[in-house]
Amino acid sequence: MPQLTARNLSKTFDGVRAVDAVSFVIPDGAFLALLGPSGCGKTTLLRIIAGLEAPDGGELHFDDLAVAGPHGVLPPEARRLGMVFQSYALWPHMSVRGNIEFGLKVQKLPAAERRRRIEEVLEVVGLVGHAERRPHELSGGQRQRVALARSLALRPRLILLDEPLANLDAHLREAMLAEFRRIHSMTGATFVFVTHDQEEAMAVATRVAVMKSGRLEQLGTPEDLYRRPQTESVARFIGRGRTLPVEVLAERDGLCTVDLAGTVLKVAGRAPAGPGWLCFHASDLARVPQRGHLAGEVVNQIFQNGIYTTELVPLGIDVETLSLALPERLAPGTRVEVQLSGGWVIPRMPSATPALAGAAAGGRQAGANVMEP
Ligand SMILES: Nc1ncnc2c1ncn2[C@@H]1O[C@H](COP(=O)(O)OP(=O)(O)OP(=O)(O)O)[C@@H](O)[C@H]1O
Repeated sequence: MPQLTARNLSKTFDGVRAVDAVSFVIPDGAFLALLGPSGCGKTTLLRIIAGLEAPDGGELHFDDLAVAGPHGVLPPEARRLGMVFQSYALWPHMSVRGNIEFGLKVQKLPAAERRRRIEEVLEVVGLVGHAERRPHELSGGQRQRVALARSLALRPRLILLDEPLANLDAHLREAMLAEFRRIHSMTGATFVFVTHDQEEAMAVATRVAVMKSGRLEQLGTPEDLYRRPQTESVARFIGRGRTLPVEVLAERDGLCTVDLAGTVLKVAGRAPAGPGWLCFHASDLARVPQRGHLAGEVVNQIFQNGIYTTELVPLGIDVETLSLALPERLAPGTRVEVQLSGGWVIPRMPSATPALAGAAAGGRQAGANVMEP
């Protein structure tokens, strides 16, 4: 199973930089999610990996093999990969067995080997006993499993999945995510999965590449993205994160001393003295009786899973609402003192002043699960 190495991959369509100088190294056997909003370049990057699109610049290697670069582009059929799309693309007139067998016949595998592989992949995707059914006799999730089985039967070293769960309802999506994880660990193949849903990416992938406007914003484990975002947009995109402007007073050994609207506190992070963003999630905030790191007024509460998800307007800071979990219902306007128990500090680029950040934030839906383009 290959390690994928990209160096400065770029692709432009009619002046639009769909993929812009993307570099990464993905360890073999990884489950990589390409994550980002519509139009950020995920599909184009996947198509470059597949060999369906030639980059204008840069290089792509599967282990030591150059599959795209200045010396040319290897066609998809020479890359030993499997692709699974949201549309399944199954032959409607063929049984599950026939659909899986089709590619094996094209490869001219003997009948006994074809039978062996079909039984093997039906077992892997949990469809033993469904081999003689036609696609219309299967649920959406089962059809997607057939599509995956058809790819796996060819023993590819790389499986590319383009929004494979987009056509399934929320319940089935969750079940299929667990299935994909199980199948990935059984096969050991490298999986690359395109999605715009960060919860899906975080739940299933071992590595997540967050893209924005053709560029790779951050590549890391789900934990890295959640706990150690490198940009403000990643901090806000992942896990309904929030950011507050702070002044970094000093940084030592990964611990920053910051001024948050007049309160000095120490927070993990790496940022030089100067403007910074304090990045955090609702789980980093707790109500205290008095003298918290910040105070806010309750604007709204939603009762969810036994707790009150509470929106607060912070006092003395010109930013959008914050969210925290409380055990009790409070009247709108109640003043709440809040302590910060976690978080992560990153540098703030000079163009994003606190006032501007607040103004921009005012136009967003608080906690929206989207990344601004
Ligand atoms: N064949 C093409 N011709 C012209 N422009 C294209 C082509 N393919 C993609 N683009 C443009 O490149 C940019 C990136 O598109 P891409 O499909 O890679 O994004 P995406 O992140 O996969 O979006 P989505 O989630 O909506 O599928 C977009 O601006 C898109 O309009």
